[in-house]
Amino acid sequence: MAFEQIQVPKVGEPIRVNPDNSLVVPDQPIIPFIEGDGIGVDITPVMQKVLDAAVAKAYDGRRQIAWMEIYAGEKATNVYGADVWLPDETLSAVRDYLVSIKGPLTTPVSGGIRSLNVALRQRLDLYVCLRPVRYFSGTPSPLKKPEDTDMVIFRENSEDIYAGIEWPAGSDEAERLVSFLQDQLGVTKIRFPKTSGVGIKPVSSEGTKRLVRKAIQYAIDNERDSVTLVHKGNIMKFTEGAFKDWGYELAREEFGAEPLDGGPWCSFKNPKTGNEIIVKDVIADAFLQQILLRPKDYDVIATLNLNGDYISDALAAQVGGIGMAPGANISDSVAMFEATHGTAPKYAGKDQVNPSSLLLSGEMLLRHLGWTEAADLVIKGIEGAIAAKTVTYDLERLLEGATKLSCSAFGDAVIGRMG
Ligand SMILES: NC(=O)C1=CN([C@@H]2O[C@H](COP(=O)(O)OP(=O)(O)OC[C@H]3O[C@@H](n4cnc5c(N)ncnc54)[C@H](OP(=O)(O)O)[C@@H]3O)[C@@H](O)[C@H]2O)C=CC1
Ligand SMILES: O=C(O)CCC(=O)C(=O)O
Ligand SMILES: [Mg+2]
Repeated sequence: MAFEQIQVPKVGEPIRVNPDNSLVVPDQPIIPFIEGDGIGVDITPVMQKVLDAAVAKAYDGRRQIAWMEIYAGEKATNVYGADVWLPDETLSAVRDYLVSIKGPLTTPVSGGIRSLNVALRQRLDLYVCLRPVRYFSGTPSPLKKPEDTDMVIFRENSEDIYAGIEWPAGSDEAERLVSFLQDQLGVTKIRFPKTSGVGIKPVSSEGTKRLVRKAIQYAIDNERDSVTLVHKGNIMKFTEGAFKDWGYELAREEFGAEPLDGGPWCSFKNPKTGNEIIVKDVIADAFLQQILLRPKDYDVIATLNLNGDYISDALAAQVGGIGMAPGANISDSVAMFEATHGTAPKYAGKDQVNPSSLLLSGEMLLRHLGWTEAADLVIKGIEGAIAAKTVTYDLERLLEGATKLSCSAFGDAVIGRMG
């Protein structure tokens, strides 16, 4: 593969994919990475160092990641020229090398460029945003029993109001759309038609079903008890309500789920274990209070794009904050791992923030490669560093008797605790 700016490592081979989407992982896989804006410069090198140490230790040097830097965000404008925020060859590299990891990318509020994070997900059709939320013993939390929060969020990643189909108030497009809605569709409910910005919320049966299918399959493969469809379908009936209906339909038609007490909740037996898996739904606002009061009621979560964004940060707060929240954007064959948090600009370049979100995203990457021994070492290292109360500022400020470490020193502490 010939690139303009991307340097392909001399050692290392691309990962390949079989027709059934399983991966063929060489001992030195080439893994593209985007450093990221803001705190990307702090957390990305720490993530690489920790993953390299885990892999070296787990496999006695027989395996090694061949890192390949690719560019997006501000760094891309330095490398490729002004206004090149997301080069085509970055998209090609993420697609062709199959497994990658990225730091956060800045999106200005109101005007300016649209989200590069969303663009990456949309252009590569990475339709699942997978965000596991689990508690590490000793992490400070506002909950009395934070260990009860153990959920895996499947957030639809390609549709919804989050797709960014919208026009500003006063624009020709907004005026034409409002006129069309009023004149052709008889809409009378736009309260201030002349001064409204307008956005569109597409939610499809295909988009919903492919997401819910992945969530249910995950519950089967990982022996989880339930899948909950989180929606605001009482108000947005044909988008969020349809998400719920299509989710149940899929559970019945593809997994043989049968109604419980007349429905709509339903259940089926896990074909691998024979245990029951319940498919249920809850309205989003009620869900947000119940995750604080009764987190044990929830396990795998399937939800729409915007709900999933809010729910991710809310659940992260229950187990220590977004410094501890990993994630991945996944299609059937491509996986791009990234932290749940953003660029935290006030900390950029200060070597202060918690790298755990990206470390745990890296841990997910290793597991995705089938390198479970190395992934386990990352977990062991993080558990050990937190248990020793050697943590970054975000945890230290809430943890009595803790020692505050810099971002890079925390990375070293994690490596030191791998055993
Ligand atoms: N996927 C992505 O790339 C994402 C990008 N973004 C973008 O990031 C930019 C900034 O967004 P913003 O709303 O400030 O949200 P951020 O997630 O960047 O930061 C909000 C706050 O969360 C805490 N925080 C974030 N990361 C860490 C960390 N690693 N360790 C410890 N604490 C952390 C900090 O809290 P405190 O101040 O209390 O210490 C920080 O001020 C925006 O442009 C946004 O669009 C946002 C989310 C995801
Ligand atoms: O793209 C962005 O700037 C924000 C994205 C975000 O908050 C998320 O995906 O969780
Ligand atoms: Mg978010």
